[in-house]
Amino acid sequence: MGRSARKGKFITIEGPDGAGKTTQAEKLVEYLKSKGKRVIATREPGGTALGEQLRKILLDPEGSPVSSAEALIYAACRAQLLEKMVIPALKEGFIVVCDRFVDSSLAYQGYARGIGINRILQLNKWVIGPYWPDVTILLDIDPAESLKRLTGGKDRLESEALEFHQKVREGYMKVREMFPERIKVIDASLPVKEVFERLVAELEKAGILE
Ligand SMILES: Nc1ncnc2c1ncn2[C@@H]1O[C@H](COP(=O)(O)OP(=O)(O)O)[C@@H](O)[C@H]1O
Ligand SMILES: Cc1cn([C@H]2C[C@H](O)[C@@H](COP(=O)(O)OP(=O)(O)O)O2)c(=O)[nH]c1=O
Repeated sequence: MGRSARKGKFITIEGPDGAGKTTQAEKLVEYLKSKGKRVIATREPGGTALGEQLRKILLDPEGSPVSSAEALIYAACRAQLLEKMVIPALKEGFIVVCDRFVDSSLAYQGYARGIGINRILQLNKWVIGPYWPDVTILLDIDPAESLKRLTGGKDRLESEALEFHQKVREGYMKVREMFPERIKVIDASLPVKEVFERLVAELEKAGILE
């Protein structure tokens, strides 16, 4: 089932930690439901029983998989999520909203961790096959600002230096240049309501809300 044969739509939301992905994903799900759409919300890493186990390993401050192992674990989460949840939902005609997906691997492992965007892309092409998102919303914000939003417990990734998060942002911009049709950038420093209005406008333009 390629993109044209899909009955549903696949929307992913990306951006650095604290950009507002979870906030916007929740608002989008509510909005779509209020329009009578059938929606499934999920997230990466996680979203399946195996994915949630792997998430614990990945975000454990004590654990430290080497970069290539980390990339493979994220890819394993993705394979499981696609097969168990995303593909069946798309076949049934659901809109799937996923908080993070392949572009996180391209920006974090590919660019910020230095494995190379193209190497991570190769791995993920094999995992994803024809099930690339129809549209991806990239919430762009200076990490100095987004990290300030995060309070409470710090996991291993969130306590990384600001420099790392600046690289993640650069990585996302490079990935955006590679997929200009699919990835829509929104200024995530704006208030929640304005970010959401722009998000809906982008989805309308992309024909997702018809
Ligand atoms: N546009 C915004 N402006 C200010 N604060 C925001 C905005 N969007 C989200 N927040 C707040 O920032 C924090 C992180 O938001 P969250 O949606 O969890 O981000 P992410 O999922 O990208 O890490 C939360 O406390 C949330 O209420
Ligand atoms: C999906 C994915 C996430 N990650 C990282 C990004 C985040 O720091 C972390 C997920 O943590 P999470 O708490 O979901 O993110 P956020 O802080 O944005 O709400 O995993 C990768 O490095 N590669 C990936 O492929």
